[in-house]
Amino acid sequence: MDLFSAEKKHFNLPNAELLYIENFYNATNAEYYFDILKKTVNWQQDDITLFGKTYKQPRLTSLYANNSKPYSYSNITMQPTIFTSELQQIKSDIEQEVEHQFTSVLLNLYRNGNDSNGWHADNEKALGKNPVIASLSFGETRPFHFKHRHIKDERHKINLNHGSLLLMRGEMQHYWLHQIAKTKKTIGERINLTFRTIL
Ligand SMILES: O=C(O)CCC(=O)C(=O)O
Ligand SMILES: [Fe+2]
Repeated sequence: MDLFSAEKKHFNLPNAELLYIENFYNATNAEYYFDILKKTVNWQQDDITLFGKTYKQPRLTSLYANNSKPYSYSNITMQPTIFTSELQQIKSDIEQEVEHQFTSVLLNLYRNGNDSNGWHADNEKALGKNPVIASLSFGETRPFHFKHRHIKDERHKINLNHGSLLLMRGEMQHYWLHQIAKTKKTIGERINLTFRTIL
């Protein structure tokens, strides 16, 4: 490992390639990005329909891309905004690290412990067969839970710290589900960015 690169943790899991880089951005840069994204992103709260009932999504979201293709998941269709210069900078930092090009970023703002993201996989057709998904976190640390669809004992969590990068690759979206659970603890805001390639 070279002296200047952050520590990389590879997880040895069936049907998934998972890499966690705790200090992808140092505290100063992470602080800078948290503040600017909080202020400048076009945050919105969509409605989701589950079993015929409509709810407000339990977090704010936004989509940015280098194209104008809409992106749909969980009955929501989002229209992208063109990348801001900060998002473009973050995208190219990540692309250099993971050697993969992304077209889009879906951003999540979890306002407090009551905001969440239920069990799901990022397996929309538009993401292709084995999508590469790069997930960057700023602000409050929240645990990322993930479980195998068929192997009962394969259930884990990683605390996603301020400035960290989590990379999901391989067959992960076919075999695993992930979530950000609600918590009763009094906690602050967290911003998460998931970079994706939308075909
Ligand atoms: O907030 C996170 O860390 C996860 C976000 C996520 O799973 C998603 O947006 O698909
Ligand atoms: Fe996800």
